Amino acid sequence: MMSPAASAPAWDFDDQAPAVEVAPGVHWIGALDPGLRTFDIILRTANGTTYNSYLVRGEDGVAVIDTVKAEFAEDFFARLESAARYDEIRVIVLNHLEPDHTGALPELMRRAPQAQLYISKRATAMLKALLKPRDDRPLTYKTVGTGDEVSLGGRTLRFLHTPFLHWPDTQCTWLAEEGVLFSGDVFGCHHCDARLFNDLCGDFRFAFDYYYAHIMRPFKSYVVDALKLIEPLPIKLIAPTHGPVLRDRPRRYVTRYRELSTPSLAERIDQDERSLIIFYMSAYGSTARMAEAIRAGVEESEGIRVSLYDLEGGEVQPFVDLIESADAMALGSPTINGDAAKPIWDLLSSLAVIDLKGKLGAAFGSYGWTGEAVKMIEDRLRGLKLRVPVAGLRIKLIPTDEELEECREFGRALAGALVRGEQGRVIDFADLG
Ligand SMILES: Cc1cc2nc3c(=O)[nH]c(=O)nc-3n(C[C@H](O)[C@H](O)[C@H](O)COP(=O)(O)O)c2cc1C
Repeated sequence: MMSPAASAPAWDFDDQAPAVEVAPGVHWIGALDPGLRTFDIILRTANGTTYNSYLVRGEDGVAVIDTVKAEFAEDFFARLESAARYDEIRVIVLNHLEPDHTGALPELMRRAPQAQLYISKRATAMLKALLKPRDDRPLTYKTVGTGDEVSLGGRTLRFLHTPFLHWPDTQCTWLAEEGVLFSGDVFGCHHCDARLFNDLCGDFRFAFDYYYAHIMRPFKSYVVDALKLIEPLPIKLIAPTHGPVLRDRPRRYVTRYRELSTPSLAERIDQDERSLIIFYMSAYGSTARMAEAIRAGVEESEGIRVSLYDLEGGEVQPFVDLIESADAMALGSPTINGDAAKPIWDLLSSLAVIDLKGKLGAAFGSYGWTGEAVKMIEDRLRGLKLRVPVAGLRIKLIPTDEELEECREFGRALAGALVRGEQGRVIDFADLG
């Protein structure tokens, strides 16, 4: 078996090189994609990425855990063939069904028709959508959850139900005899280095944290649930689907996930206090006056910390962390050419990386004649699954004293909803299948 040389440059790798043994009887049979510069449209991949697939050999047969992106199927099959025959494959485990790990699946199923697929229960509908079974081409698979296992003879694969990391159907697979956790995208990162192992790959901490921030962060509460299953395991090696294989001190990556998904001390101290953020744009000062009056209304309630930010001319990115730790946000915009102001949309389109579950939202703004902005913002807030407990407030041109009192009342109503602990609609991911 090839053992990657510590001195080899990251890109100097024979695409047809054989499988790499990562633990006794466990081989990496994945593919390298060093030239990739953008992943899933949203992520920068300055170091490219890898699609890691693994082969586990037992006395009674072989398991393949995840496959690779379709374009890399040739490399994958070449490596697989260097470590096993197709007729030895009894088990194919899919830790989640994202195309970068299932691209080579249909061809693998064709070459190893006797192999049984193991997927999580939530993956059922997706598998059918992916493979489009027909009456003359039925699909057989086994759904598994935490505690279920499959033996390969002297080797046991145990499944851990870890949904939403980062797809609804995600599971992890534990090879007890070798202490290997096949973690799917959990603990993965986009970092391509042919030396494969974390102790040989140089510093990829940025890639690791960046991956977490964009892929796992929206699902922090699910990360915490998964860690409850993962932390007690006597892990010797973590085998993720992207980036380095984590054989050197694997537990520190588990600890890093714990750190990244745990509220800071400051956030915990503030837990008994609710916080509301008001963001606004204003060309002529009317929406700004509304924002200030709303703040005054909120401040009449005790136990709410309220802050006000003018979005003009600034970057919105720094506000994302702030919103993550807030309980509510109110967005104010004048109507400009039938729309809300661009920074409001920039802010709203930056929030996909955080969990907005349970937060309240509200919209307000001044307008001249049609005043579409407020309704558009409200719709977007609802689309992001925030609850909008108080109807949006529009004021025509410059607010009068009576109208400013309406704004204060709007602030009081919002504060009331917060104090009463009215939670936003909880996202029901169950209906995703
Ligand atoms: C360039 C421009 C386009 C506008 N387009 C609209 C519009 O499409 N519909 C509307 O109701 N008001 C429109 N207005 C009017 C503003 O919404 C109105 O002046 C509002 O009071 C401005 O609030 P502000 O003082 O917070 O900037 C427009 C104003 C400007 C300057």
